[in-house]
Amino acid sequence: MVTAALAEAVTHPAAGAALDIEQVSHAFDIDGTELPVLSDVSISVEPGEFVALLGPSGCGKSTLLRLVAGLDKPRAGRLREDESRIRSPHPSRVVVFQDPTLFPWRSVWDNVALGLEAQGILKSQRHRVDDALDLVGLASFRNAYPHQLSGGMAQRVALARALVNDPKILILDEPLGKLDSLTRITMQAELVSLWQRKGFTTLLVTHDAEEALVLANRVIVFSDRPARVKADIRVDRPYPRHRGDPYLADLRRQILGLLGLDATW
Ligand SMILES: Nc1ncnc2c1ncn2[C@@H]1O[C@H](COP(=O)(O)OP(=O)(O)OP(=O)(O)O)[C@@H](O)[C@H]1O
Repeated sequence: MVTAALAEAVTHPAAGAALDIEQVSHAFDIDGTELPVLSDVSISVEPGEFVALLGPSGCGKSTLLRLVAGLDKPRAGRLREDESRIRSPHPSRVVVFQDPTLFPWRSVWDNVALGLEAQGILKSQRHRVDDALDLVGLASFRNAYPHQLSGGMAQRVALARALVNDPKILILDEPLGKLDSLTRITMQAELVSLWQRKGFTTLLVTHDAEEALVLANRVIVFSDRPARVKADIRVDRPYPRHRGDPYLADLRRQILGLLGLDATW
């Protein structure tokens, strides 16, 4: 029998956590067959932490982000933001996906305004659209249309569309995955700078161990599906990080080892 004290210890969120993922398991039903995707995942994220999630392809990372966003409900366990149960999407938790998914018939400004429009507060809060565009360095492109933007610029617009909500938790699902390597490095630096200025809690799914180590102050490595937390690694290095830093190179080797890969450089 579970005592009241033990039940409390198991179910009570970590004090002061911005996000608590508690014993979450999830599965999908595919043609009557159960596909387990997440297995007993517990992660407590402090306010302002930048947490990178790494794991084998298909292990369940995006599924976990969808649960945090409130887009799906877990089969078991709980998710809490600031101690309140996550049951549905909320502007305080916004997702940026790999594909910027801009509306081609709307200008940059109008695309960014979408979040405020959906909440019915655009009229009184128009300055927030300009602020968000300023933050991502696209103020001068406010009247441009998506087809006039490079891939990096389109992704900046997607980021501005998320930031206009002034989120407490920014959820990034491989947002730089489709960019060329130079744009990607530039945007990694911009992301760190944005995060440092705005202080939002960040969850980033990436396939790139180096990206995780340049950006995050914590890296969580998942197992194969169903994803379990295999390692929770603190990256104790100031920003900006240096890609040649031997400390980061050593962590990268450890992470790739956990993923079953041999780091040859
Ligand atoms: N809506 C869904 N219905 C059925 N199965 C799904 C659904 N969404 C995801 N899956 C399955 O769940 C598993 C985990 O998918 P998920 O996208 O979370 O993995 P991932 O770790 O983000 O993958 P990747 O790194 O390749 O993007 C996959 O096998 C996928 O096919």
